[in-house]
Amino acid sequence: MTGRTDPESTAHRRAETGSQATAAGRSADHEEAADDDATALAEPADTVVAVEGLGKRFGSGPDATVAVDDVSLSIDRGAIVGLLGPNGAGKTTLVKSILGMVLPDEGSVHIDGIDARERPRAAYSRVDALLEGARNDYWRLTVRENLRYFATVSGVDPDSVQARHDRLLERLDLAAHADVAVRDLSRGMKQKVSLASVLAGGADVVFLDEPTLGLDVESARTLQTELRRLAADEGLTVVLSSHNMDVVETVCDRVVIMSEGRVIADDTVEALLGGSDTHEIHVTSADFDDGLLATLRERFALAVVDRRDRGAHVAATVDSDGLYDLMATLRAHDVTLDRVRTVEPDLEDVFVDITGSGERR
Ligand SMILES: Nc1ncnc2c1ncn2[C@@H]1O[C@H](COP(=O)(O)OP(=O)(O)OP(=O)(O)O)[C@@H](O)[C@H]1O
Repeated sequence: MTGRTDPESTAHRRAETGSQATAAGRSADHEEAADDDATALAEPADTVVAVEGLGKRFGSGPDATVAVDDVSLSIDRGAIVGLLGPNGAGKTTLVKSILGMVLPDEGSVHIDGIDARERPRAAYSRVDALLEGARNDYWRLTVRENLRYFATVSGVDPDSVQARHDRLLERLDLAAHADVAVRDLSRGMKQKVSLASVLAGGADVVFLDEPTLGLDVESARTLQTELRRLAADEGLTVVLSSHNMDVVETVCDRVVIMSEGRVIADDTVEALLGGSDTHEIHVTSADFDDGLLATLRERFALAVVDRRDRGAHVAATVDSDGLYDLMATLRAHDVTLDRVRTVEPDLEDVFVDITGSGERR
């Protein structure tokens, strides 16, 4: 693993601007020596991020806020993990605690088997992050100069990663703008430059908060494809949080859902979707009349009631028992079904189900 040239100043500079954060720690000389040993001894492991019993409280006494409560996670190399939770669930605090930007009250973080508290320089040498959807690329520098700069501050000779930069510029549709100053680019382009900068130094693990914010549909898709490619081909490990459930559902292998500081679900996207007991059912019938619609409204959560010349179109969100009840009710009223359609639950339905939240994140 390659050490960063000046991790402390980089971490502070980025953290101060609330933008990209390069996680790094203290830079005592003795630690450097210890790090070299640790780096030499570190075995490539399948688990790249291991979090054990992490806890973080803000304030004290009865007014204290428990932001992260006994969280344990283990993330494999090459995985793309989505981190979801309602506002205030503790996602940012968890990520910042993992990155060493917030000091947890309890628990441990190991990156590549290296204790991040004991040997931050070694642990974070190949970790990078884009936090709070913000950016702090150097607007006077060109796109390519930014990539070279961020490669350098992450301890990588920019000439040695020239091919990676070319590929990133190509894949993120930035090649035509490689020699343009960042300040002259559109907002979406700047976001892509920020992401490219995070990936420019050859990080093995990246934490991305709202990476597709401000991107048009095509750019967001390009980014998702590139993240999947980097994970599959280069073993990049990604922890991604986003309000955009489609992005998470499309790009992530696994989703961790937090609520009130705790992990309340941690599973593959397929398992979460398969485990959902939410069904959205659409029924159209000429037999729906005011009396029957009133009965249905009383008994079921009707999302849509669309009266037609004859009858109505009705949509309800129900669990399995509710689905059975609904069909039994329609049968009891001799309703002839002109059209029935069920819509498979998506990640957003699962999220609302699990968190009991109307909020989308
Ligand atoms: N520096 C701080 N001082 C005091 N309380 C804090 C601080 N940072 C976070 N909190 C509190 O900790 C809890 C978790 O906040 P956190 O920002 O980690 O949640 P989040 O899931 O990232 O939320 P969001 O989706 O809104 O960004 C919240 O109740 C928040 O108010």
